[in-house]
Amino acid sequence: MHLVDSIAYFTIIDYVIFALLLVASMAIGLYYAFTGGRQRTTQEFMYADRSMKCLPLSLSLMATFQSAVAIIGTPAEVYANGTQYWFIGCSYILGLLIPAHIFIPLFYRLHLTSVYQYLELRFCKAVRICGTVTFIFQMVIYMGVGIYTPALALNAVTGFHLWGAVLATGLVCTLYTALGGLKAVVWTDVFQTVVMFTGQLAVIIVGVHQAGGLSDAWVKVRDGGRISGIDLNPDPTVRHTFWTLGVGGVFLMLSLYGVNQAQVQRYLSSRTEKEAVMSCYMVFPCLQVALMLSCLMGLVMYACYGNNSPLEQQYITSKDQMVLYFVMDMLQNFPGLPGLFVACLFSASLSTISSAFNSLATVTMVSTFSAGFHFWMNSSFKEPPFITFIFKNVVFRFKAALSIFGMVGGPLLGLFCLGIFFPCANSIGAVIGLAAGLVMSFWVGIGGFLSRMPSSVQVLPLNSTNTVPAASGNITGPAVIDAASRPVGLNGLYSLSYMWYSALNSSTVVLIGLVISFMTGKKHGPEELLIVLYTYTEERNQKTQLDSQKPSNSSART
Ligand SMILES: CC(C)(CO)[C@@H](O)C(=O)NCCC(=O)O
Ligand code: NA
Repeated sequence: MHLVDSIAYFTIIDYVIFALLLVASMAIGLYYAFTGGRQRTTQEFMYADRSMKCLPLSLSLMATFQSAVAIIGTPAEVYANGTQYWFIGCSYILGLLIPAHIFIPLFYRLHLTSVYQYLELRFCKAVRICGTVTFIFQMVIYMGVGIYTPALALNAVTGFHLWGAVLATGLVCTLYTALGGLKAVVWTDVFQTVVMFTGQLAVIIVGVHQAGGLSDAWVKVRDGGRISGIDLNPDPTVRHTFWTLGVGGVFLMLSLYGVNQAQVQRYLSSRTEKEAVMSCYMVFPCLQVALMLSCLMGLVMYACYGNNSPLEQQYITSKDQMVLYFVMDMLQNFPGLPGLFVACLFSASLSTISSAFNSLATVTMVSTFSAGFHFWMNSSFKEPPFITFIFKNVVFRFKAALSIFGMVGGPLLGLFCLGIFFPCANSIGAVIGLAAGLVMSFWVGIGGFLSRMPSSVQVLPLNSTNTVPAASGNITGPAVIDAASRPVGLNGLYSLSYMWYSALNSSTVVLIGLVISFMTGKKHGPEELLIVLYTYTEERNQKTQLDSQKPSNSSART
């Protein structure tokens, strides 16, 4: 799968820049392996000695769920359908305020080691195990998507062996994560975020220049109808509207920034609760910059190609290659810049995979080495054609990543909400609620996937007329659902926008959880339980604060 021959391949400078990224990431890992407490305690390895400051944490929080999938997927989406997707930025407000003022204070004061410990304190061990298993499931699938995307990119640009790139990423990532612990993960995230932003910015600047300058570029995207107005269509089956993005997106954000172990671990590693809240606030501008850069790249791509997409000209064979083709096309006279962009893609994914590794290591309390090793082994299996199909299509991957957050993260969010906001909920309700949420999620998610399958395969030739969603709610990305067939009944449920998955599935858990709790009756004063928990942990916090002033000799790293 190579780009056409007219496209310049990597030069030596490009390889050097790309290698520098991997070397620098390794170096940061090694630095934290040999400084500070040398990663000898779980406190340091998992929680960076609870000494992190807000700026690196916020960049790291942003980087965790920003992988190459978003960097390639968002521009492809904006190129095809305009800037409607940008409205997801609205969901960041509540999606970060709620974690900052509800989840962080609770988790921070409970002095948890893993966020799933809350489930044990609030319900029982069984609920914790169910929650943990669900989380592992979510992160492993997500990592698969995240690791595959930049490998595919490198393969397209350089012909570098696909699974070789997957293994190289896995290996580098595993090493620095295992050696340097959370400190290394956070500081590589910071470095990788800088590389990510620089790479995107470079492409945008060169692209605007090629399109004839800012004002020309603006006129082209405006006349091409790529600047979308706010779409207030209340129909929940329309993929991207203000409601699906701005409201459905809040639930997506809550599942990621409120209750996901990778993020909670970062909040918990802050020096103070205030600093944790601040870092959550700081994620807002960081996420907005990331969103802006990827949307701008889509617009610049449109300004350069208009409706003569390289796909239509058959220079490339899938939407997947759109951004890469654009990058190679624009940057071929700038040696080093293609390398910078590939480094940008790998940065985005390394920062995601390392966070996932570290959080998985924490919840399972097995070493990162073994988590990495298992993943590495799994990823070297030959994948079935079905999976290849999903992975090879970027629009699918983009949707897949966000769908996983909603399908598996959503029920988890529901489980936590059930515990936090409903004192009357009991353990049986929690377990059955979670199960119901997962069933609902896979029913709707897979049902939706299958019912859209035929139309998703076909590639829609871009026509020269305005295809902005506002004018045509039936445009669903690359696939067009027949305008006449407004889905009814089960099909209506199946065509629910994937942006609502998190909201639907978390509500299912809460509702079913409450019903079962009422049915199974007698609760042992759970209202008091939280108060007891608070007082208990207040005392323990004071004790640990005293303890931490003494030199620690807690258990060795697992
Ligand atoms: C999850 C959000 C929406 C958070 O802003 C964004 O980072 C995104 O679109 N992520 C896609 C998945 C990924 O890049 O791995
Ligand atoms: Na990332």
